[in-house]
Order: sequence, then C-alpha cells, then structure tokens
Amino acid sequence: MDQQRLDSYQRGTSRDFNEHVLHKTILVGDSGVGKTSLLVQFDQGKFIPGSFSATVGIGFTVMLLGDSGVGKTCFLIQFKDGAFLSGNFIATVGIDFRNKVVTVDGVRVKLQIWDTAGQERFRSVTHAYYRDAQALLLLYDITNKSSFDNIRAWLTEIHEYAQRDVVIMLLGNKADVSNERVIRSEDGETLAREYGVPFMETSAKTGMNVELAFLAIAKELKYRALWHPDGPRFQIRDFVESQKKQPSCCSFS
Ligand SMILES: Nc1nc2c(ncn2[C@@H]2O[C@H](COP(=O)(O)OP(=O)(O)OP(=O)(O)O)[C@@H](O)[C@H]2O)c(=O)[nH]1
Repeated sequence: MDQQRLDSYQRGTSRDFNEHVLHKTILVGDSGVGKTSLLVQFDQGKFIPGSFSATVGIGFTVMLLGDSGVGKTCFLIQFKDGAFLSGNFIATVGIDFRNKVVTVDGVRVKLQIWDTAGQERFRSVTHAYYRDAQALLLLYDITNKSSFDNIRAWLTEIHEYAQRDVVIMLLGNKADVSNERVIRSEDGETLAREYGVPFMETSAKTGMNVELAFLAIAKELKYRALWHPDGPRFQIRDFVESQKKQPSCCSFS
C-alpha cells in the first residue's frame, strides 16, 4: 500500500469494508464557526490558517465505477492533482474520496468524487453508495476486453441501485496505449449509443479528456440544479461530441 493510501486507510476515509461499518457525519453550524477546518484537520491532519472561504452553494457527488485496474484512481488523481500514479498497481480498498471545487460558467461548484474499489468482493459495500451519487463515470480499459464486456453488468447494477435520473458517462481509458488496444473506439461509441449515454476515450496518463469528462458532468449537474424555463439549454451528449475531437479542449473557468 503506498503512503497516500495508507494514510487515507488509517484516517478511515478508505475503510476495510469487510467490517460492514457505514456511517455519515454531517457538520452543521453558522458560517465561519470552523466546520471546514474541522474536516480538513480530520482528513489531512493539519490546520490551514487564514484559509476561510465560504463553502460553495452547490455541490455534487460523482462516483467512479468499473472493473479493478481500469484506472479509476489514476483518473481521479490526474483530475485532482494533474499527476499520473505510475508504478505498482495498488487496488482500492472499499471506497475513497476527494473534493475539488471548480468554476463552471462563473458558478463555483464543489465536486465530491468517490473512487470505488472495482474488485468483486467490495461490490455489496459500494452498492450502498450508488443512490447518493448524482453522476457516475463508468470506465473500461481499451486494452482489456473483459473490462469492456463487463460494462453491461455494471449498467445493470447501476439501474438497480442508483437514482433513476443519475447522469452516466462511459469512458474508454488508457487510450495512450494504442499498441495494446483490443477495443475499438467505434465499439465504445456503439455501446454508449445503445444505452443513451455520452462516451469518450480518455487517458489518465496523458490527461486526455480527463478534464472534459468532469467539466461535462459538472455542466450537466449545474444545468439541472439551476434550471430555468427561459435559460439556455444544455445537452451533455452534444457538448461531449462537440468538444472531444478538438485537439485542446475546454477547461473550467
Ligand atoms: N498507460 C496507462 N496506464 C494507466 C492509465 N490509467 C491507469 N493506468 C495504470 O493502470 C493500473 C491500475 O490503475 P488504478 O487507477 O489503480 O485502477 P483502479 O481502476 O482504480 O483499480 P481498483 O482500485 O482495483 O478498482 C496502474 O498500474 C496505473 O498506473 C492510463 O490512462 N494509461
């Protein structure tokens, strides 16, 4: 286990869910009393002086799903820190999370991103979290056929356990490893069309389309949350199709 995951494990943000211990704690109180500082102290073991910023008004939970080894943790770390975790593969235990505040069309949006273990033995634990997610990023590995074949089973689980209107996006990860590709991009497109979900290929290693995936999700969720009959319309599939082929895509602003 690397140091970061070991720390996270010891803090309890990544649990050995064989214990079947699930709890949620909600911090409430006036603005400025120290709720965020308390959480940062618990999560990172440090106090950040002078960092007061009112917690943003809208926040969403995004969950990463897919077989073990498809690159979910790397995808999250690339988005959060702009870095690629190479080297030994260490499977996620249970569930872990990271927060990132982004600005979408001038609105600050907090994304809480849950990284789930792809291993079968954690499945019953992660199911318990599906219903709290507003969006799901479902990954397969373009160099691993069974991870693609299992997407239908993942979608069946999603329909069983997640909210009915959850936003789903299909991602073919590891697009940088073109010499080991076994799943064609068209196969991903066809499957996504069958289920009516947006699709793109990504690379957690190079960062290709990582930001775009989260940007599209954040825009869709913000659109739904702040929907107004006279406001501009937003279609996530059209947005993804128009952006993903561009050499240097969009970013949060
Ligand atoms: N070349 C390449 N390797 C990747 C990419 N994403 C992940 N990897 C590698 O794939 C392996 C698995 O990555 P993880 O992110 O740990 O996989 P995971 O889906 O989180 O796995 P679980 O935690 O078991 O569910 C690691 O060795 C990564 O370095 C990618 O986009 N390109």
